[in-house]
Amino acid sequence: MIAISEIFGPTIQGEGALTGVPTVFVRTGGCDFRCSWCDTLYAVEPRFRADWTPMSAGAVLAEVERLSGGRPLLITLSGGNPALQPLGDLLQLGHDKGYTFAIETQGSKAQKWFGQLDHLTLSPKPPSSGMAFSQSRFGECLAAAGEHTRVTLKLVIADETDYRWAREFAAQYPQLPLTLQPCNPVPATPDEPERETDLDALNARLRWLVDKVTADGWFEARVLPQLHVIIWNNERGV
Ligand SMILES: C[S@@+](CC[C@H](N)C(=O)[O-])C[C@H]1O[C@@H](n2cnc3c(N)ncnc32)[C@H](O)[C@@H]1O
Ligand SMILES: Nc1nc2[nH]cc(C(=O)O)c2c(=O)[nH]1
Ligand code: SF4
Ligand SMILES: [Mg+2]
Repeated sequence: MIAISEIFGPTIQGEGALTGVPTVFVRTGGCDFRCSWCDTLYAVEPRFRADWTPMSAGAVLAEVERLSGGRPLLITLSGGNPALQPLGDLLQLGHDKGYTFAIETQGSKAQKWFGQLDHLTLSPKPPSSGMAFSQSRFGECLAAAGEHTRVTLKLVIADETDYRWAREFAAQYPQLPLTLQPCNPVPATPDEPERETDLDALNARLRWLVDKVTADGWFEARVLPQLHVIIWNNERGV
C-alpha cells in the first residue's frame, strides 16, 4: 500500500524543468528529511500520520482518473519523499492507460522503479536546509534512472552559502539540466496553513539570484520561482 497525503489537480507544475505543464499531483506521506524551510510538513512529520491514507495503486489511479476526467496527462509524484513508497505498480498501471510520470525527490533513496519514470527531478538539499548530503546515495539514484528516464536537477537557494554550494555541486553533473529555485522565505506550516508568504521578499531573492547567475556567466542554469506560490501564495491543493 502507498501512504497518501493528498491527490489534487489538474493544476500546473509550478517548479523546475516542467514548469507550466498541466498535471495531477499525488503526494505521499512520510520523509527521511526535515528541511528547515520545508513547505510541506503536513506530509513529512509523523504527527500527521493519521491524515495519510494507505491506498492501493489501483485506488490512486482511479482517483487520478476521476480528477482528470479519464484523460491521460502528467502525474507528478511528490511528498514527503515519494521514493520511500512502493510505486512500481502505479507506474505500470498508469502507463498502460497513457499517463506519464514525473517525481520530485531529494536523492536520498534509490528505487528500481526509477527506471519506469518519464521524469526524475532530483533536488539534493543545500546547507541552509540543515540536512547532510550523501554523494553515494545521489549516485545510486542516477544509476537507478537508467537510460529512458529524463533526469533534471532542482536546487533551492536561500543564501550565498547555498549559491556557492550549488555552483560546486552542479559542476559535477554538467549533463543534467539545472533549475535554481529561490527559497520561499515564509512557507506555510501545519500550525499556520493560512500563512501568507512575503512575495516582495521572494521577489528580492529572485532578483538577487538572477543577478548572481548573470554576473557569474552561469549560463547553464535556469532560474525559476515556484510559480504556484506566485499565483496562489502558500495555498494547499494547487
Ligand atoms: C516539498 S518537496 C517534496 C519532494 C522531496 N521531498 C524533495 O524535497 O525533493 C518538493 C520541492 O519543494 C521544494 N521546497 C520545499 N520547501 C521550499 C521552500 N520553502 N522554498 C522553495 N522550495 C521549497 C523542495 O526543495 C523540493 O524541490
Ligand atoms: N502547482 C504545484 N507545483 C508543485 N511543484 C512541486 C510541488 C510540490 O509540493 O512538490 C508543487 C505543488 O504543490 N503545486
Ligand atoms: S526532503 Fe522535501 S519533503 Fe522532506 S523535509 Fe525536505 S523539502 Fe520537505
Ligand atoms: Mg510544494
